[in-house]
Amino acid sequence: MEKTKNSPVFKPKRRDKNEDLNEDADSDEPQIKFARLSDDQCDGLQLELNATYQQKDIIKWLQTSWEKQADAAKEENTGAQIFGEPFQICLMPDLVLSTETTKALVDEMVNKVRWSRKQMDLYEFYQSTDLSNMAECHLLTKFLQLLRRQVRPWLEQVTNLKLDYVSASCSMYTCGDYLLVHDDLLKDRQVAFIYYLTPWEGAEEWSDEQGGCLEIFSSDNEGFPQFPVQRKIAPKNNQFAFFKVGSRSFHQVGEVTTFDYPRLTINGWFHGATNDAIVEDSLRPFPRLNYVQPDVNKRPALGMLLNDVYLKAATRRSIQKRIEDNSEICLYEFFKREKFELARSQLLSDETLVWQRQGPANCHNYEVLDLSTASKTVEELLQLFRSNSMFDLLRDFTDLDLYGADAITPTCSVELQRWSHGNYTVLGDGLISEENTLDLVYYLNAAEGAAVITYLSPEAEPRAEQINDSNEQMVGDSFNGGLDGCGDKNDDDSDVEDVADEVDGDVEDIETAQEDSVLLTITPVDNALNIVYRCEGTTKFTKYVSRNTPLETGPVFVISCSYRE
Ligand SMILES: O=C(O)CCC(=O)C(=O)O
Ligand SMILES: [Fe+2]
Repeated sequence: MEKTKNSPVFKPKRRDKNEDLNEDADSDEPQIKFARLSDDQCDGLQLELNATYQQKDIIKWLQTSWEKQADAAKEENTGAQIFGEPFQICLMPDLVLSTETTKALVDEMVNKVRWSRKQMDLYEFYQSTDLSNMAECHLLTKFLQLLRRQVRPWLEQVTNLKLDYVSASCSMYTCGDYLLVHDDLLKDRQVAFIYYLTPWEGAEEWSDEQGGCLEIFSSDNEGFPQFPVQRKIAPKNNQFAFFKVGSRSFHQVGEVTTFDYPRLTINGWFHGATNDAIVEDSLRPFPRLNYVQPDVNKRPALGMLLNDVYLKAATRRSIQKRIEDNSEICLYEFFKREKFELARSQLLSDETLVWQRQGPANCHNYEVLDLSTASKTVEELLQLFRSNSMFDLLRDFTDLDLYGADAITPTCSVELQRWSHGNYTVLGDGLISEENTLDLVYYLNAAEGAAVITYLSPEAEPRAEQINDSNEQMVGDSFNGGLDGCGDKNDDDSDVEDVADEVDGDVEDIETAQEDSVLLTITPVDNALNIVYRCEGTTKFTKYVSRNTPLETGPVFVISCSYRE
């Protein structure tokens, strides 16, 4: 991760226990100048809901506008805004009166909070444990009290919902971090909230270039979120946002694109009645791949396309052995070089090829070629993957009944994908195999870190449990033990001093449960054919392509095929 000169904070990293904390003092590396407040100073700070929000007429206005679900309404005294579409959202600027408090909260987050890296198909960011589990963070604990004692009853009045309790944690998104489309719908969550902390001079309200907006999606008739984003809410210091959780409350955190500041929030949910009924109702199966029979009319000559080595019987035997033992293989230089080069240059320059963005937004976001527009070498390669010749070759490679007398109903799906910044697939987007499947993945114009595919074992914890439930699960968890000894560093530190050039809060390892379930990661290599035999229940996703991934030679193309006996 690159750092820029002005970055006050950048990605926290593990610090070796013996590392000299002042090592970088003389370097030109960025320094964050947050006064470290003592516990006494924190104890003196008041954390009260801005009194204007407590005025009867303001509450009345908010109640009425919330209930009306009007398209957009603004309250002039406070600047509060309410949107009814695509679901009910309210923005409250200046939640607390003193901006000093927001600086002190950030100070505590930077210096005391122990961060855990959250990394999965749907997100990459840092998260703290639940605020109720952070006695050493006095101000954050006070913030939790504010949520419990003042905000919860106030929200009940405004929304007319019964809210029983609140769960909250801190989140930090550094450059390249994101949280993809989800609805927050889980168990008894009624209202989601986010409190934004960006108390940096000149960057109190973020612009589009800095990224990190809360992005709101509308949904189609079937209840799937659809592109483009309907509304963007930029991080703004001391602003509190809340929305009603429902089966269509689709939102995401856009990738943070600034190296200068982290995106810091306190966020969570107010809980009440259980959502069981709407959860049931909102279970829509993700779109599935379309399988077709082999094209018996075409029998392209493999000798014209493939690298000669893959036509030899001895090579085929060793490929079969390797797949039998390992369930996967990567065949480098699969096509003849000149075929590969022709296909790549056509993909990069042929304007007659028509690309279509594939949604829904909560499943995937990449472009696929409209196969009817394929021509020349691109068409030749695509035809090959659907042809009897390919089914025949794959039978030789794998001993699967894909061809010949024992093949009953062999089928395949073939897709040519185009991958650029911001593209992704998430788990469960119709890619959980219902039966054993042979996947082929072939890259053109490959770039490091773009269109990387991860396979996960059937035992992997369901994604929803990992993501949506993370805060609740972490309450009382022992994972907050911190890195040996490092966690005590700030506790007795009452001096006001400059903070070192990185976040001092501890960073936990990436949760190992996620890592353990990874079966295979496919690294993009030009003209390499990856073959993966996956069992029923195995699932996969193609990782979000962050804007930090260099795509200097243009987008990455992937021919992605699946075959079944
Ligand atoms: O930080 C935000 O703006 C939204 C966060 C969010 O959607 C979540 O944590 O579920
Ligand atoms: Fe959310």
